[in-house]
Amino acid sequence: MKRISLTQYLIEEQRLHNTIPAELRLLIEVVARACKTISHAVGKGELGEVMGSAESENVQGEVQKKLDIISNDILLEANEWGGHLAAMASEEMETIHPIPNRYPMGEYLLLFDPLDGSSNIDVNVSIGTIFSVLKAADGMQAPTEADFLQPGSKQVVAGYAVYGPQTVLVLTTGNGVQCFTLDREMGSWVMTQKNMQIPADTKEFAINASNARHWHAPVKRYVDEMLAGTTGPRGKDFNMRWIASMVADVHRILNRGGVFMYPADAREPDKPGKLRLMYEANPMAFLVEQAGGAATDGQQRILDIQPEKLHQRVPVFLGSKNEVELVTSYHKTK
Ligand SMILES: O=P(O)(O)OC[C@H]1O[C@](O)(COP(=O)(O)O)[C@@H](O)[C@@H]1O
Ligand SMILES: [Mg+2]
Ligand SMILES: [Mg+2]
Repeated sequence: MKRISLTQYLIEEQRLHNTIPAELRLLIEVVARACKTISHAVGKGELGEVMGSAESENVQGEVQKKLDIISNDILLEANEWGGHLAAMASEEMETIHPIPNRYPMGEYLLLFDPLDGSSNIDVNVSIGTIFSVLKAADGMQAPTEADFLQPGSKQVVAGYAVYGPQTVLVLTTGNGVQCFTLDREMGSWVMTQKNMQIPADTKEFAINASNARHWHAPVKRYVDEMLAGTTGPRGKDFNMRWIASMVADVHRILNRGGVFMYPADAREPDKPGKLRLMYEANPMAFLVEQAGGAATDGQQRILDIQPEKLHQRVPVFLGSKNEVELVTSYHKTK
């Protein structure tokens, strides 16, 4: 199969769909180049002295790993020159990061989780980067946090990189989901999967089962029925996976189906789960829906949620459409 590069794909998409103007293509290529740099840093491991904790906390109250900060800096420096970006927001930064001295103001907003799956960094398990692009409001003056608070349905681009046995970049610009594999010799992103599709049914689920005693009734019912397998109402056996790297779990689901859950639970009643809406749930929901899957917070489409805060958390149920619809229906059954 003749393989094309990321750049060739983006230019072709613009020709066919007029959805990727040159400034957006440039932005995507800058982020993709930053992911290559992050992949290189991750790959050094102990040899690069990038492992372990940074002895600092982020706005989420989480202890930061050195690679969380290194990855965040790589994305900031790569995009600082501005191009057509008005501002950035990151899991690792409390406030937004306006691009200085920009006139005219850039027309895009970039959000990212610079390193997802941080608990796996020191044990050599796949981790990644998640990113999302929104359009800035026309005629926007100095960008504020409020400019970022758009529902996920407004995203123009979403993607993630997985730093695993291969380094892959998975991307949607609204016309399906494509996967690019990093050719380390040439340093280029080469398309290896086109129009990825999630099967509507599955036999595989992903949840952190150590929290089972804290789950609310709909999740408990849904998981118990799967654990009952052929002896229960589902009439089939299920398999379980939990990598504790959302990017790796979602990449598996995009490749072979499955349902991923990070629900709210009774541990902290006013904390709606662990994952963040703006730079984890929204980009993953855009990708999953573009691949024929579904993504809800248990009540509604994640992409329909009107954000109120930049770092707000949200329960996540995503993956094979029929399974997400079933577990969501259990949340509506009184
Ligand atoms: O450790 P837990 O509670 O199983 O949570 C794992 C989840 O937390 C995350 O690591 C959160 O992301 P960060 O690592 O970017 O904070 C997800 O990637 C993963 O799905
Ligand atoms: Mg994350
Ligand atoms: Mg992170």
